[in-house]
Amino acid sequence: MAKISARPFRLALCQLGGTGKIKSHNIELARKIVAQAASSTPKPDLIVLPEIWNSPYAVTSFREYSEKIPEVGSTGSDSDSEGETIKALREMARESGCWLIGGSIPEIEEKTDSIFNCATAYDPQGKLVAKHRKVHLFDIDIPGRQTFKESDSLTGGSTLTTFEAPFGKIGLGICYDVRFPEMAMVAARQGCAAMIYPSAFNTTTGPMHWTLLQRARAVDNQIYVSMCSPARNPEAAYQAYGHSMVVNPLGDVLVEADEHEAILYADIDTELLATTRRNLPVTIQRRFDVYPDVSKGFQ
Ligand SMILES: O=C(O)CCC(=O)C(=O)O
Repeated sequence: MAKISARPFRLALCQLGGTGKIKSHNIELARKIVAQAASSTPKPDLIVLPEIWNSPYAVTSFREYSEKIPEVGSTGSDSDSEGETIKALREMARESGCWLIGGSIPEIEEKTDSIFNCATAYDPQGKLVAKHRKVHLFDIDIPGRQTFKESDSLTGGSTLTTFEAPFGKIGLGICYDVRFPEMAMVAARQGCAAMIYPSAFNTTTGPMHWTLLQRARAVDNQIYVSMCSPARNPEAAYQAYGHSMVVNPLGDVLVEADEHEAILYADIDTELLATTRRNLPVTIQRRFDVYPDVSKGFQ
């Protein structure tokens, strides 16, 4: 189990509203909310945008709105290797002077002609520091309530993602990824202080599980967990749940939005990571010598 080395930091979640079919308009809205988040006092260290905000959240839109995203480490000098949203996100990070998790956008990988739901993160100089392709695609069918099949147009990613910032190591997932506890467990054991998921739950599964899943991932792993949603748009075909949230390692909800546009701030007390682990030492009491390899022999 890697030791967590982190210092206190301030997180800002942008529950972006008002987006629609015009990509350039969506980008301008994101620019405004990120600038607003950055202008608060105290200034946040890390700003977060939600899942698929530059495009409607619809399997029929992902290809049309998709963009190329370069490899991690890119500073944007090869401008042909990236689309307008990525360029804008770099500028938002630079102008804000903050670290930025730029939510997710549809990514096209030209050599395989595949589309991914991809989250990116930037340092305050606009360098791409992480790229997470949603691993678990959101394919569900709750008759009469919620049907969605991301795999109709998306390909799942095949790697886990973390990045190092001066305030600590951060794990990155996207929305449905939160339902798979292994991902957060691996991030925690690699020393992440927080697991952050740009997300867009809906009005059926949101009330069922949104809060429970974040509290569960936080308590299981004794880390901070946060999901950042878009605001609900009554005119959209997909009704996002909203309720962006930050949960601490004890499982307490620190902040929660309603369904409207909002910026939420949370002060991440990294001392609480150590105190929680000292008082409830489950991280060092695990019995890996007893558990079977759950990937084998079970349905
Ligand atoms: O897991 C859920 O209930 C919702 C997931 C979702 O909306 C997504 O992955 O985009």
